[in-house]
Amino acid sequence: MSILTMEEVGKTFTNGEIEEEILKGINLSLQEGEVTALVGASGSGKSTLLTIAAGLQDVSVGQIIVNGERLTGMNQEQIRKIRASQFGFVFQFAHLVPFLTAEEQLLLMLEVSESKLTKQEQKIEVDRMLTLVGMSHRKNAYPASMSGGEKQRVAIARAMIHKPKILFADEPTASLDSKRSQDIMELIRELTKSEKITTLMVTHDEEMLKFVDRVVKMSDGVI
Ligand SMILES: Nc1ncnc2c1ncn2[C@@H]1O[C@H](COP(=O)(O)OP(=O)(O)OP(=O)(O)O)[C@@H](O)[C@H]1O
Repeated sequence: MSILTMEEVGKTFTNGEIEEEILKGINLSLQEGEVTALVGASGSGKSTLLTIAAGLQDVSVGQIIVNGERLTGMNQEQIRKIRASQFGFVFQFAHLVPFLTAEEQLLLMLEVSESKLTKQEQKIEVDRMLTLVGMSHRKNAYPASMSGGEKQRVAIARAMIHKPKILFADEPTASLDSKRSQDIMELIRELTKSEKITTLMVTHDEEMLKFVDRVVKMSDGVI
């Protein structure tokens, strides 16, 4: 089943007098429970495609359909709600809040996504998620005392705590060494399957492609 569909999507940026077509005629359908990797040369449009699919930027032309709803055409508030309830985000760096423990990072995310769970249920869900990413023993730790890999595990748990339909990951392993990168990719793959989500990730690292179901290659703004 397709969770996200891009139909004839194009994106044009205007730099002074010059119009540049960064994405052209993009047709892409993401299937439930699959990890899709976007690869391609620097400047080929990978991050632009990811941010447009996630409703962080508008399309210039074309349509995006998320879970049967047309994202293109919604107002900013409607898009914000979809992002908060249905999307999770992981970036190259974990971007944890420095003064919150691992547990508090996840509780804050539940608050932001307007979770309907009681406080007690929230704590149980946070424990479950921290256990899944192998960080339950570090739930009271602050980011300053975590390794890069540990921070990224917490960032992944935070991106998934509200049970998003889609995880968007922009170079999630780029700040990590080879062993930690493999661990993080295994984790993303396992969670995609066990939590029944759909993952779209950008990567430059060919080593990571063995963990994905599908590779989509971009070149000069086309797939
Ligand atoms: N807001 C913007 N305004 C103007 N040009 C932009 C903007 N965002 C991206 N671009 C241009 O679009 C092109 C594609 O950028 P994008 O970041 O999507 O590529 P990428 O494939 O993710 O590259 P990298 O692998 O280096 O991160 C680049 O030429 C970039 O300069």
